[in-house]
Amino acid sequence: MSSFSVFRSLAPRLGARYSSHVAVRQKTLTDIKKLYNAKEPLAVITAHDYITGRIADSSEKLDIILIGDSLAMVSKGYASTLEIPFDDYYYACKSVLRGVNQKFVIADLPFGSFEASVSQCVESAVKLMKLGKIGSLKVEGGFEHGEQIKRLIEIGIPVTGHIGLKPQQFNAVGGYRVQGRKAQDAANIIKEAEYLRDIGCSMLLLECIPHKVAQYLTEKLDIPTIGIGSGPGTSAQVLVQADLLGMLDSPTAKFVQKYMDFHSEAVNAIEHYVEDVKSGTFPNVETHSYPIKEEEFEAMEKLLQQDH
Ligand SMILES: Nc1nc(=O)c2c([nH]1)NC[C@@H]1CN(c3ccc(C(=O)N[C@@H](CCC(=O)O)C(=O)O)cc3)CN21
Ligand SMILES: CC(C)C(=O)C(=O)O
Ligand SMILES: [Mg+2]
Repeated sequence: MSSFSVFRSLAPRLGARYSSHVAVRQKTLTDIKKLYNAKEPLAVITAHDYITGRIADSSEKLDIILIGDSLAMVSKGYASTLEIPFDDYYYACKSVLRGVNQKFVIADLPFGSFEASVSQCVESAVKLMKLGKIGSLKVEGGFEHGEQIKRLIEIGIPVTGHIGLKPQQFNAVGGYRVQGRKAQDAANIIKEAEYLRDIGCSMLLLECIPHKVAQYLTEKLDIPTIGIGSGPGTSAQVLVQADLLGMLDSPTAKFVQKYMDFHSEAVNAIEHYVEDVKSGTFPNVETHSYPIKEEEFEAMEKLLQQDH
């Protein structure tokens, strides 16, 4: 088969939501609730572009993909999640979703797209939901965004709450600090969690709160909790894909477990490639090049001679 026909035969399958061989159905909130009710620990990772979307969607065991606004820092290089324009985040979501066929997807509402009013929030939420494939929107906040969250739920958008450390509000709390270490702060987090559950949030993300507070909350609530930096007592765990794969050469937070050093491996592989180019061992005539028949080459030379 020529390489062109290989591409032609793969293209329809790569783009298809339903493979011709196995019927692939994207996971729904009902599927997630079933796993939660069966007390199955759930695993979540972020995806920030088409490549990381394909990687996450290809893991058989992964339960949920989060399109996190952390993509502002990880994939676009901004110093905080506050800086990314809505449209840039929106295009990144489109890229991720082109690569996702199977997993349940939660997407963040980015900073500046929902705080001003309920109507601003609905407008941003509707834009994202119109992309298809998103099963829940995550709103970073609790009491302060209650009206917005209630309206999204009323119009049929499942909302994931996000309390504890709220990176979109890092300026107000003096940086990326663990939240709820003092009795009053911990009690406020519990009250905020109960409020979000009461107004109808489907799930609740707990970021950087003490392990015992997260476990207490998870046992008290009847909705799944997704923890990051909040210990083993939550219903689900989430990590930023770039953190767990070691894709960046910057230090990570204490809660990160690195499962590979992608950055170093990638740089090593590139050094290897450059060495091969410089030593002339890549490309190889037999395996990496395309031949022309000797008679065609000779005919070409004759044609060129006639032109003179
Ligand atoms: N790559 C990446 N991973 C993330 O998990 C992440 C982002 N980016 N960007 C958005 C937010 C910011 N996050 C962060 C960033 C740093 C810490 C951190 O360094 N925490 C301190 C805790 C200090 C304390 O004791 O209060 C640490 O030492 O781990 C925590 C969460 C989580 N999110
Ligand atoms: C860190 C997780 C919880 C998140 O919200 C993100 O990736 O944006
Ligand atoms: Mg986020």
